Amino acid sequence: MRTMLDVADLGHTYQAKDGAHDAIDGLTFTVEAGELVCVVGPSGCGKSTLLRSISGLIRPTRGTVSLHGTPVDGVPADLAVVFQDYSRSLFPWLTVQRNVEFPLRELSKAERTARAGEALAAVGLENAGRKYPWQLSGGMQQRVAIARALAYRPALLLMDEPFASVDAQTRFELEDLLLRVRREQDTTVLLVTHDIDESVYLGDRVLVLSKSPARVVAALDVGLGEKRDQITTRSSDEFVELRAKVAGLLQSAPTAETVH
Ligand SMILES: Nc1ncnc2c1ncn2[C@@H]1O[C@H](COP(=O)(O)OP(=O)(O)OP(=O)(O)O)[C@@H](O)[C@H]1O
Repeated sequence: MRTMLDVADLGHTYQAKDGAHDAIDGLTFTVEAGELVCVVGPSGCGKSTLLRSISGLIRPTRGTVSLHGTPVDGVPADLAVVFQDYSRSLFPWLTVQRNVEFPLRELSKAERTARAGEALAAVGLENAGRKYPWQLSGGMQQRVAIARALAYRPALLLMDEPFASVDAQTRFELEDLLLRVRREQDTTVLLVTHDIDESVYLGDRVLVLSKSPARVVAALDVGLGEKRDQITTRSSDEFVELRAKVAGLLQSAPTAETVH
C-alpha cells in the first residue's frame, strides 16, 4: 500500500490572552491510499485543529504533515473538504451544476461539464444540475457538496462531521452513498465524527483520540468487510464488540499524558 497521509508527532499550541493552550500533541498516524479512516475523540479534544493542520489552514507548532510524500505547507492543491454545514459551503447564487464545476475552473468547459455530470450521477442527482441549492433538501445539498469534492478527484478527501446536520434516515443513506462511491472511485478518506456507531460502520480503521491535547489512544482495524448494510452489519457481533470497545476507550478518555 502507498501512504497517502503521514501525520508525524504533530502538535499545535494556540496563544490566547489567558496563556498558551496545547490543542494537540504528539499525534502520529498514517492513512494508506484507498483507505477510509474515521477519527473519534472527546468533545474539544482537538479534531478541528488536526483537520486545519492537514488542510494547511494553520501551520502546526510541532511535527509534520505529508500528503503523498510532499510536506503540507499551505493548502494542498489536491485536497477536498466536506464540512458539516452544507448550507454555508454551497454558493446559493450558483446552480448545482455550477457549484460542482466551481473547483474545476482550470479545466476545459467540456471536461468540467463531464466531470460534474459524472459526480452528480454518482450521488444520484443527475437531474438536479439546473436547480439551486436552496431548492433542495438538506440531505440533497450535502450530496451536492460530496459530488463537488468527488468531481475534483482529490488525493485525500477530508470530511468534518459530514452527516451531523441531517436526519437519521438521511444520515444512513449518505453513509451508504459514501461507502459506495469511495469503493467505485477508490478515494482515500479521513472522516471526523462524534458518532461511535458511524465510525465503526464506515471505517476501515478507527482512530480514537485522547482528551485535549489529542493523541492517538488506539487505532482499531474494522474487520467488517467491504459490503456493509445498515441492518445486518450494525447488528453483527463484530460491530457490537467494536463499538463497545471504542465507547470504552472514549469513556475512559485518557489525557495525553497517560497515553504512551
Ligand atoms: N483559535 C484558537 N485559539 C485558542 N484556543 C483554541 C483555538 N481553537 C481551538 N482552541 C482550543 O483548542 C482545543 C481544541 O479545539 P478544537 O476545536 O480543535 O477541538 P474539537 O475536537 O474539534 O472540538 P469539538 O469536538 O467541539 O468540535 C479546545 O480546548 C479549544 O478551546
